[in-house]
Amino acid sequence: MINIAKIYTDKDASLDALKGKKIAVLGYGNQGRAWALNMKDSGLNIVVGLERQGKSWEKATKDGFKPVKTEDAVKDADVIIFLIPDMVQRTVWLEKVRPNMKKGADLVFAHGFNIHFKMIEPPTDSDVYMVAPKGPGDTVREYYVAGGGVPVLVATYQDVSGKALEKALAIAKGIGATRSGALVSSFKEETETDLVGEQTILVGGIMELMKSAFETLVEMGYQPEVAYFETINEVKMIVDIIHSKGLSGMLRAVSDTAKYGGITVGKKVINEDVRKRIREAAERVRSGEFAAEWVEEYNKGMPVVINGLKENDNSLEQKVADELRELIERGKPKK
Ligand SMILES: NC(=O)C1=CN([C@@H]2O[C@H](COP(=O)(O)OP(=O)(O)OC[C@H]3O[C@@H](n4cnc5c(N)ncnc54)[C@H](O)[C@@H]3O)[C@@H](O)[C@H]2O)C=CC1
Ligand SMILES: CC(=O)[C@](C)(O)C(=O)O
Ligand SMILES: [Mg+2]
Ligand SMILES: [Mg+2]
Repeated sequence: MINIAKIYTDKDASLDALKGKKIAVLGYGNQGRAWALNMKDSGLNIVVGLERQGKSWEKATKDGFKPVKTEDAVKDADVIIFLIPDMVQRTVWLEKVRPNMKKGADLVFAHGFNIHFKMIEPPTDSDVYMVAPKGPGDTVREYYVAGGGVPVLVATYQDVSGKALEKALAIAKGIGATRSGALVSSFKEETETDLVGEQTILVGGIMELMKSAFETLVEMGYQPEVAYFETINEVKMIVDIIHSKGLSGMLRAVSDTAKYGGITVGKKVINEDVRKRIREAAERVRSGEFAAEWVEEYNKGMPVVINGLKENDNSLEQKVADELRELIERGKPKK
């Protein structure tokens, strides 16, 4: 038997702990926009804080907010939520938040990176907690609007008031997550598993596996469009079945031929070597080696990230994706 984790849903969570409090959402990007809109629609009191006027400022204004500068947003905020990129959080904390925040205001994160790797050292009189969506920001908004929610991990790092978990759950409810479920984790567990997940499967693994299969088929002379349908486009449909029915459900939904081929060949492609390398990646995350390397890359102006984006922009996969987009969109179920 596995241990069943404690999961909080709507009936266990209340907005009361945050009702009427001033909540500063710093950042209006992937997660910031979704959280600010969802929490506002849930009846919470939100102010959006941004570095300066620009794209995010315009977007927030268009969505009905009156954004203010970070230092003004945090001034009388009871709760300060960091939804700006992980690599800018330390500087914004040191220069804008710490000097201007109300004594004892709550510090909230959507990912534990800066706390876990000690890039932000919070004052001892603040509650520090986390609500980490296990999904992209656009999905957090999309599911909420449609009456659902993306699950989250909640965790407390400092619980001065004794109410940190209650407040984390209030935010989880505010963004719609407890319609699904909030699972109690820790800053360490969330940070490490999130990094390992995005490196080895969600972002890195799936991308490289798709590229390997696509490019191999093209090299062997098959049409790029046919290779794209098979190795990239259909992944969504298979993953959708896994998402609702699990791996067994997926196996039952494909042909016996696919079951046999998948069960036998899958293990040869994704073999013990791959497991060993996933373990290595996880150890590098755990030891802090990855975090140090990423800080260095960020400080150099992200040359590797920029180059990786450029390579993908110019790839055959992307050209075919652009070519087939209209066809693919045309076929999607109409809402
Ligand atoms: N992208 C996602 O869907 C997920 C993100 N997270 C976490 O959420 C947090 C935010 O990530 P994203 O939403 O991807 O961020 P993002 O990259 O979309 O954030 C952009 C926003 O930050 C603002 N910003 C950038 N530099 C700034 C600065 N120096 N001062 C003030 N504002 C600045 C931009 O104006 C923009 O509004 C991170 O901790 C991330 O790990 C957690 C789960 C999923
Ligand atoms: C979307 C998400 O959860 C990620 C992949 O962990 C992230 O964007 O950092
Ligand atoms: Mg994640
Ligand atoms: Mg992440």
